Formats: sequence, C-alpha cells, structure tokens
Amino acid sequence: MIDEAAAWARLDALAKPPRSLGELEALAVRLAVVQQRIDPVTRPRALTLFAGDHGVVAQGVSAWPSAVTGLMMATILAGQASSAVLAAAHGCTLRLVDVGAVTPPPQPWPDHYRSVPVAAGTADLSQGAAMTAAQFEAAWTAGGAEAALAVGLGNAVLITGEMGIGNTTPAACLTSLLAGASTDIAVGRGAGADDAAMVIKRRIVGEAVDRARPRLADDPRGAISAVAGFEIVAMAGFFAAGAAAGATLLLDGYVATAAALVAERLAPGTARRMIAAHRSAEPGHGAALAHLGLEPVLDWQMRLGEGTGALVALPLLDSAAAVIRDVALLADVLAPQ
Ligand SMILES: Cc1cc2ncn([C@H]3O[C@H](COP(=O)(O)O)[C@@H](O)[C@H]3O)c2cc1C
Ligand SMILES: O=C(O)c1cccnc1
Repeated sequence: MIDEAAAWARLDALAKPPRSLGELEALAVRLAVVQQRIDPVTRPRALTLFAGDHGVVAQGVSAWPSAVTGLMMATILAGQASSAVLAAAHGCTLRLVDVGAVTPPPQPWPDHYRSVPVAAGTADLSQGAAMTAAQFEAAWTAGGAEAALAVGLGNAVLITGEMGIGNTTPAACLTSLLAGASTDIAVGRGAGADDAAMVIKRRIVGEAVDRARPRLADDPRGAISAVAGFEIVAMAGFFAAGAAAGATLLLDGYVATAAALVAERLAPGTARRMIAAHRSAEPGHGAALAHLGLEPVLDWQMRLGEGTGALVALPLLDSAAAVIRDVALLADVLAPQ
C-alpha cells in the first residue's frame, strides 16, 4: 500500500535536496496515494462536459439568459470555448453531453457530442422540486455511463465540467444542504450576478434549502433532487462511477464540487479518488472542499466552470507525476557503480 509516508520517503530519496520542489512534492504525494502507485500516470486524460438548463433562471438569479447555454455548447463543439482550447493545449480529449439544455446546438452533431436530454431544463426549484426521482436517475446514469466510457478508453485521469446558465444557484443550494455552508457563504456572483440578482439568489437558495433539509436524512436523493440540476447530477454519477472504476478524478470549481458533494453523500469514498485542482472565486467553494477533505492545488480566482480550473492544473499534475516517477535516486547519483 502506498500511504503518504511511503510517497514522501520516495521523494526524499530522489536526487535533490529534500522538499526542494515545495508544493509540487505534496501534489506528487497526493497523486501517488490516489493511484496507489509510486509511478503515477496522467495520460491519457479526458474531459467530459455536461450541459443543462435551469428553470430557476426565470426568477432572475443569473446575469444571462438560458439560451447562452446552447450557444456556448456550439462554441465548445467548434473548439473555441475556454474549455476546448485548454483541453487542446494540454492533450486532453473533450466530449460534450447534453443532459437537458433548452436550446441544444443544431445538427449535424460531431462524434464527440452526445444527446441524452432528461428534459428541456429543470423545473424552477423556487417553486417545487427541480426534478423527479426518475429524472435524477436518468441524469445520474448518463453520467456514470460517460465515466465508464472514458475509463474503458484507457484514460488515467478524468475531468468533468459543466455548462448551464443558472447552475451556481443549485450549486449554492447543494453546498448549503450537504456541506452546511450558510446562505451568505454559499451564494456568490456566479457568471456576474449584480446586487439585485444576489438578493433574489440568496432568498431563493435559503428558502429552497430550508424546504429540502428536513428530508435529507431519510431521503437524500429526494432532498438533492429538489435543488439540483441535470448536469450536476450527471457529474455526480460520473464521479461515483469513475472512482469505482479506479480512475483519478481531477476536480474543477464550485459547480463540479457541488456534484462531488452529491457523489460523496450517495457513494461514500468517492472523494478519496479526487484531486482538487483549484479554489474558485465563488465564496462557498472553500467550505465545499473542506467538507470533502480536499486541499486545492491553485487559488487563482478563476470562476468559469467548463472544467477550466482542472485543465489549467493538468500540467502541474504532469510535473508532479514525472518527478516522483522518473527522477533518479540520490544514492545512485552519489555512488555510481
Ligand atoms: C458566456 C458564458 C460562458 C460560460 N462558461 C461557463 N459558464 C459558467 O457560468 C454559468 C453559471 O453562472 P450563473 O449561475 O451566474 O449563470 C454556467 O453556465 C457555468 O458553466 C459560463 C457563463 C457564460 C455567461
Ligand atoms: O467555480 C465554478 O465552477 C463556477 C463559477 C462561476 C460560474 N460558473 C462556475
């Protein structure tokens, strides 16, 4: 078994002054422990993006209309979204899966697109449950199938990201419900909500979580379904299946971490296979990561989603893996035979 002590012993035996690579060594330890190997691998790697819309956008919680979800999906498929250019820059494949966009991109669809819509957006979570039990299962299953596909293709590192206007509202609900963050901490500006939208968003999140919380102990799926989104549940299913299949999960920002909270709640132990790439500028992200026992690699004030924070951290993962795997032993350098 590779525990932290074993990984540190290996790093301290390499041809360098002990701990001279600073935080890179801590990342190498995490990678070795997650993968249970002293020679961790970070290739091949895959990004699976899930897209969905949110009925609660009608209440004015986002600075953007739901139609932007579909427009960005088309931009992702054209290779011109932040996620797509960063994935290409770092040798990461990309797939986009529609689990419930209101206006999906027009056909013909490329091979790296999959259309499995659960519904044309969730119901408005401020008025009732965001989704039914059957819809929850459909989204969870779609996510799990994608993780199985990515693992089946031999990917060592899995990233999942999202596109869904309004989705920082369900993410805030889940962070409050599952990580115990107060509404004030959990609600941030997302993609640029102004002060008026923030007032609405805080009220809606507070009320929705108050309604869901009493159900959490006896009916966690029901409580989660009340306040989640299709792309978030799909990401949760992706994490659970990816972890069960032994993949390394590189965790993106606030919305992805809300999905990680769902996965850990329903499939305990999933977070043990996760490496948190960054802490988002969304104020609740730190609380969500702490609840999962994860330390972020970067704190760069990113707040985009689409898997971008994870993609930016990928070269650091490559660096950490290369060091612990390939650097010579100091003993061999000092006493060549
Ligand atoms: C052009 C554009 C591209 C994006 N890519 C990711 N998001 C991110 O912002 C949205 C969540 O923020 P909120 O809850 O405030 O709507 C999601 O679509 C998320 O993926 C984007 C947002 C926009 C506007
Ligand atoms: O951190 C995130 O995942 C995030 C932040 C703002 C908007 N969308 C996503």
